[in-house]
Formats: sequence, C-alpha cells, structure tokens
Amino acid sequence: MPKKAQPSVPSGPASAPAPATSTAPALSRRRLLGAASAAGATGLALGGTTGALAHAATSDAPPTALSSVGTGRVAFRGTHQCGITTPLQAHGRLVAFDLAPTAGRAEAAALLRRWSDAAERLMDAVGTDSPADGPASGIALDAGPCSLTVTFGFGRSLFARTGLTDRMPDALRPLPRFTADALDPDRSDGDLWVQIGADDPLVTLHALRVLRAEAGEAARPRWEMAGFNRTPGATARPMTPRNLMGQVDGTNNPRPADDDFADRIFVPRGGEPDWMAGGSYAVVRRIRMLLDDWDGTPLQEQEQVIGRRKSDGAPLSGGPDASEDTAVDLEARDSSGRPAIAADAHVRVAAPETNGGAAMLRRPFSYHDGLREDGAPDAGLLFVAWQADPLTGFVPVQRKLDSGDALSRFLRHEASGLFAVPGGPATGEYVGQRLLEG
Ligand SMILES: C=CC1=C(C)c2cc3[nH]c(cc4nc(cc5[nH]c(cc1n2)c(C)c5CCC(=O)O)C(CCC(=O)O)=C4C)c(C)c3C=C
Ligand SMILES: [Fe+2]
Repeated sequence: MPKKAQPSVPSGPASAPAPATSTAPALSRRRLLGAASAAGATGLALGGTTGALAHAATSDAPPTALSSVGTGRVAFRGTHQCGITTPLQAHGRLVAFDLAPTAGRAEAAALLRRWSDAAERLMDAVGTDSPADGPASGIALDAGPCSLTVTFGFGRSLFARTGLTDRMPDALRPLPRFTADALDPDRSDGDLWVQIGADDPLVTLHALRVLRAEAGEAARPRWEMAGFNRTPGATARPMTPRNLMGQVDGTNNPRPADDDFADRIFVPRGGEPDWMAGGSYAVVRRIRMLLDDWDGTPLQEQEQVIGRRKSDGAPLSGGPDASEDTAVDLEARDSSGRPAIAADAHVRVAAPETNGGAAMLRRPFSYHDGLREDGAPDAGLLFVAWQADPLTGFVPVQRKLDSGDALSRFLRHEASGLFAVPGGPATGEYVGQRLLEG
C-alpha cells in the first residue's frame, strides 16, 4: 500500500492568495500525491521541485511564507552576550569542547577570535553564507538568520589549560554533589561551552558545523546535546512554553523589567573578576524525566507535585478564576484547611521566598533522544540557568530541591556543567578577549 504523504508545512490558511512573484508549479493535489508516491516507490530524485511538492502536499494553494520567523536577527555585540535574555528559540544545540593537548592560551585566544567572527557573520546573514566563503555546509543557504544566537562560555578546566588559574572566578568553584546526581562525566563539564539557538534546525546545525570547522586542531567536541521548544507562530495566542511533562514552564522567571533583574543575572561593572563584567554564569543540567511514570500519575497529583494547574499554569493557591499570571500565595489554604500549595510542591521548594531570595533565569530546551535500553523514553530537559553567581542562584535552590521536592522522584540528573559566560564583545573585540589578552 502506498505511504500516505504527510503534511509537512503548517503554512497559512489553505485559501491564502498566491504571492505575485510565486514561481511554484501549479500541481493539483492528486497529481502531487501521485508524483510523491511514484518517487518513493522507484527511488527517483525529485530534484528542484522537491520543495514545491512538499509545500503543495498540504493544499492546492501555494505556501505562505512565515517571513517574520526567518528574518529574525539578534545582535552579536552588546553589554551582554546574546542567548541569555533572547526569547527562547525553537531549536537549541549545547556543545562543550576541550582544547587540544598541545593548545594553550594563544591557541584559545585565536580560536575565540575565529569563533566570534564566524558567529557574528552567521547571526547577521546565515542564509547568505555561501560555501565559497569558507567552511560552510550549505545546508542553510535558503534560510534566514531565524533569530540565531551563539553564546560562548568557559569551564573551570580552561584556566589551568591556559595558565590563567589566578584569574579564575570564585563563582566557578565546582558545584556540590547532590544526592540525586547520577552524572556522566563524558557528558559533563568541558573547557569551552557553546550554546546555539535558532528557530530552524538546519540553521543551528549549520552554525555548529561552521564552528567545528573553525575549531580545527585547536579543540575537539567533548559532548553535544540537541533540544527544542515550541515553534514560533504556531499559535495565535503565544504563551509560556510547555515542557515534556506538559507543564507550563517559565512563568515565574525573573523578567528584564524587574528592578533587580540585572543584579540577579549579570556580573556588575566593577564586579569580580573584572573580565566578567556584563557576564553571567550558566548552569547546564541534562535532566531526564521518567515520563512513563509521570504519564501514569493522575492529573490532580501531577498538579500537587508542581503547585500549579497543568491546563494553564495557574497557581493552586488562586482558586478556579486564577490564571498563569496570578501571584503564588504560599500561605493560602484549601477548603479543608490544608496548604493549597503542598509543603513539597516544586514551586514552594524552589521559590526565592523560601530560599533567601536565591533566583536564576531558567532558559531550557526539551530533548527527546529516542528510547533507552529499558524501553523508556530518553527525554527530558536541557536545563540552562543563568545567574550572577551560582552560589546565590542555582546551588541553594538545588540543595533544597534535592531533599524535599515532590518532582524529584520523576527526574534523574544525568549531566552537569558550570560555565563563566563573559560579557558581550565591544566593536572589534572577540568574546573573552579581556581574559585571554588581559
Ligand atoms: C535548581 C533549580 C531548578 C531545577 C533543577 C528545576 C527543574 C525543573 N523544573 C521543572 C518544572 C517547573 N519548574 C517551575 C518553577 C521553578 N523551578 C525553579 C527551579 C528549578 N527547576 C524555580 C526557581 C521555579 C520558580 C519558582 C517560583 O518562584 O514560583 C515550574 C512552574 C512554572 C514556573 O514558574 O516556571 C515548573 C512547571 C522541571 C520539569 C524540571 C526538571 C526537569
Ligand atoms: Fe523548576
């Protein structure tokens, strides 16, 4: 039986008018399906018409360009690096590199200069990045920058490798071991860390391939993880993203408009060490979710575990009329006099109010890497938390979660990294120059 063609492009309404400049061949749906299944059966290449066929498979009308997604462009230079307060993109790649055994400070400096040049070029015009220009794969030739961001960080091990231990920030001291940690050293830490985000998977992969090529002999990848979030524009009512447990995740994040946002997330000018001014510390955790157990847990219990409704993220302390934006009331009681938000609910245990004000900016990607040997999904959260100092952000909160969080029985922390992410480069500078040449 021929395989049914899957709609591949959730483009605009089926009745959208054809753009005046469209050159897509006018194929009827029936002809299209016939052509597609014939190609599948005989292995014929569809050549230059493949894109038009894939689009046309969803309707008789030519596709409507989601042009605002492709043209999204983020600045590489500024006080802070991109990819921290940038709205979450749909695709992410987190990669750690180790310097080659023969490489030292000079090689690290040259690499960060090459990487910064490449990142700036890609973020400006990834779609025009021609294979003739250098180590480009060509896979994103027809894509816009798609809000591409490339963020660079330094792991603790880099400082010994480059003879710079006297300039290592105190904040980079190793994270404590938490009782629930089952960390894989091969997927943890690293001399250098790169976070790539974009609203198109080919764009993130292209950026990664360019950066790998630029690394040359100076550094080799140590680990790589890929994640995703909701597609931008997929809903007319954009809201806080959901994670793979189905929860609205990110509601009570610090917001750039908050008075204390910069103090909580960024190292101040005049802070220690001086080369980290405008920088931040990224805690990266690969946290596997026991999704089969979670999916088998009744909805009411799931909501008690978090302290928020699953449908809309409203706090359980807010009553039936509450919405996601309703403030959490940790004192509230339900009709039987019990705390509306349980003593071990995730939002209670993690809240700044119960952690001496400790806060961080959570900017995660979900991941799903197929099935494990035991048949369970290898899926969860690439948790990335940003803060001015992990000792007043991630560490106290994770200590509390480690011992008293109802969510923790559904989670496994499998990999971890802590990286110093310097401030954004000024004109003519590369990321980290103030450390590597200071
Ligand atoms: C150490 C810090 C945290 C880890 C690790 C962590 C893991 C984790 N969290 C969720 C889902 C949710 N978390 C939510 C809120 C929330 N989580 C943390 C910290 C960590 N989470 C904080 C500081 C907060 C905010 C608390 C508050 O002030 O109210 C929520 C609720 C919605 C929201 O505010 O974002 C959800 C849902 C998962 C699935 C997870 C590990 C995989
Ligand atoms: Fe959380």
